[in-house]
Amino acid sequence: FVPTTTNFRSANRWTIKAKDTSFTRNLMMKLGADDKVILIGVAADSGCGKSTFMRRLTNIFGGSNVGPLGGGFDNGGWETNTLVSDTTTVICLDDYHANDRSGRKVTGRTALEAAEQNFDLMYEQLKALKEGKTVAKPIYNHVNGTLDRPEEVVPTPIVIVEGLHPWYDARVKDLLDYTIYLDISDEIKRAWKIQRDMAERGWTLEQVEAEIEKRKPDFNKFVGPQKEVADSVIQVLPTELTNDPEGKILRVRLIQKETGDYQPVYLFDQGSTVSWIPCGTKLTCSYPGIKLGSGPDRWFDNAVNVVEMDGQFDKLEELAYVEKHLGNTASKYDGEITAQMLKNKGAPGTLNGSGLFQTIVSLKIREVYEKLSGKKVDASVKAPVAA
Ligand SMILES: Nc1ncnc2c1ncn2[C@@H]1O[C@H](COP(=O)(O)OP(=O)(O)O)[C@@H](O)[C@H]1O
Ligand SMILES: O=C(COP(=O)(O)O)[C@H](O)[C@H](O)COP(=O)(O)O
Repeated sequence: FVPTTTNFRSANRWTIKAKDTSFTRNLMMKLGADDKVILIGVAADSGCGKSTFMRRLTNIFGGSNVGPLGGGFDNGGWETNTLVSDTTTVICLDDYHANDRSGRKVTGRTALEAAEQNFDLMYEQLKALKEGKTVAKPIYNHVNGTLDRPEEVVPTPIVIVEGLHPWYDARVKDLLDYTIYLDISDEIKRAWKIQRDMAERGWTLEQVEAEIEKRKPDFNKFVGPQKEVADSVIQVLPTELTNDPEGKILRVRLIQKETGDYQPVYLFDQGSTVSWIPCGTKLTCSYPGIKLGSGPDRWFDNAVNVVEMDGQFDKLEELAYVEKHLGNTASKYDGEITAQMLKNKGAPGTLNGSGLFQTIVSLKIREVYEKLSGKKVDASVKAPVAA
């Protein structure tokens, strides 16, 4: 089941027919009795690229065996926010909204308020999944704003929960083995949300702009503070290489705490501060080019290591030249990052640091799973056979 545009109802949702369900479900690696399930949290505001990142990650883990879970309790067409590969399941936490859109009109609260989330059910079901149990998870329909009939979710070795509040509730936070926050600058986030909500959720420009304004206080109160305690942050900022009013060229920073299971990615040599413009005979660059950096930094009260990229590639295959100078990437062979990026070259952000660091973080999640479970996960794109 290779995702195609015809399977997309929106960036967040897949529409499939019942026949795909068994195919998708049969792909999933069956958990052994002693198998450990690790739980990863991905947090960000609405429109920040969580679903886009999760599709890239699911493709990286599952090779071509990727698809929507589907499998609801009826056998008609089925819509789901849940994405699976043979090793991973991605759950959208909007499915734990306490009310549907009409219910929020009654309460007068936005979807970003903590009081609008069913944290008791979220904790109960994520705890069950981590214990290897199957759950009947509700589905939030982003197109018509309703809470749809539940779908059966069977745990895979890696379960990723993405949404507005993955570690807002202390009980859920304690279940998470690793956390990633997507910190997108206001102007870029606004452009992405407008683009998506108009194209895929049927909103008008005026409606999306009004919703963005209405939600700001609740974002600052309930969602944004999670970034201070995340294990890593992918930060997307406007470029510093040139004046770019359209926000098409991105400066992307991977901000990483060092934890027992996570050794930060670096450029050239660990702990040094490096700034590198790789454009030249090995890397083709059109204006304004590419600038990479790496080194120790601070993130709120934490010592961190940052690796960053400003600008974009012209030729993705030349990424292998940059990849050679990255350390601690958790790749299983020289060139795996480039190979995974080429496999997902149609995804948004592929030519800039957002696709690069999402790919690296996906490989690091694989490494965290291997460290915690003692199991191995093969690279889904095999190393080229030496000539
Ligand atoms: N790295 C990126 N570069 C450019 N556009 C992106 C990137 N990531 C996401 N987008 C776009 O931003 C919009 C919102 O992305 P989405 O993944 O739906 O966000 P979320 O799931 O956080 O609400 C979509 O139109 C998507 O194509
Ligand atoms: O903002 C989000 C998160 O979705 P995402 O992160 O995918 O944008 C809410 O789930 C919906 O917007 C609900 O409100 P409504 O359906 O009324 O917009």
